[in-house]
Amino acid sequence: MAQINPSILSADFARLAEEATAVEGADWLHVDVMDNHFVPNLTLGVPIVESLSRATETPLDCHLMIEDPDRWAPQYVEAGAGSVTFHVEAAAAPVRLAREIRAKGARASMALKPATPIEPYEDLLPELDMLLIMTVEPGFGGQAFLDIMLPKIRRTRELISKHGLELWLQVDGGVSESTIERCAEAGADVFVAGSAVYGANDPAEAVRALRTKADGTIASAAWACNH
Ligand SMILES: O=C(CO)[C@H](O)[C@H](O)COP(=O)(O)O
Ligand SMILES: [Fe+2]
Repeated sequence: MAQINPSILSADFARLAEEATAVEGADWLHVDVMDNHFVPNLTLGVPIVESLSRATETPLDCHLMIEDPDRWAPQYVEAGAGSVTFHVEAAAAPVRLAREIRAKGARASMALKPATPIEPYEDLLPELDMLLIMTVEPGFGGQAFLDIMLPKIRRTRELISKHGLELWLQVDGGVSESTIERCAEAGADVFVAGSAVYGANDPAEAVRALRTKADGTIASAAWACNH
């Protein structure tokens, strides 16, 4: 079954609590944390995550696009995030960090930028609850989906199956009604969508439409049938 995670990067930051409840049917609320160092953009930090976790029943999926996640990621768990994603390109000790996130009670997730291959990290997969494959260069919402990431999604799904893992495979960037089926067919089961949800007239309806397309594709996808 697909999970649809709207990204509040495309929401109105002055009305975050309202925007969070506008997508009540969503599985998780995706929160993009950017520090203007790891990526050339600046968004929000621990205090806003703390407030948001009190303002919505939907669990928070925090995507940290920051330097030194080894220092900061545990604070996002304490702030109420149910899932914390760090970038492997920024982490000094990804295994220790994943274990610390899990020990503090959240799901541990690791992200790969488009130019980062999955193969060197095969042995780390059992340490993770989710792997995030970026389908745009991180930093901004509203960018075009990178089709060249589809083979990496496919190879990652093969590794997950090979090791018999329950790991979720998330895609983030340019996911819309016109690209979600390609991602699902390749092996993704968790879908982040910013502009496709918050840019729609009815965000909750946009979530339902994305879910219908992803579920339909997963139901007949070879990777899910063999699962
Ligand atoms: O991590 C991100 C950007 O770095 C965002 O989650 C992502 O871009 C969502 O926005 P959109 O669906 O509009 O591409
Ligand atoms: Fe994100």
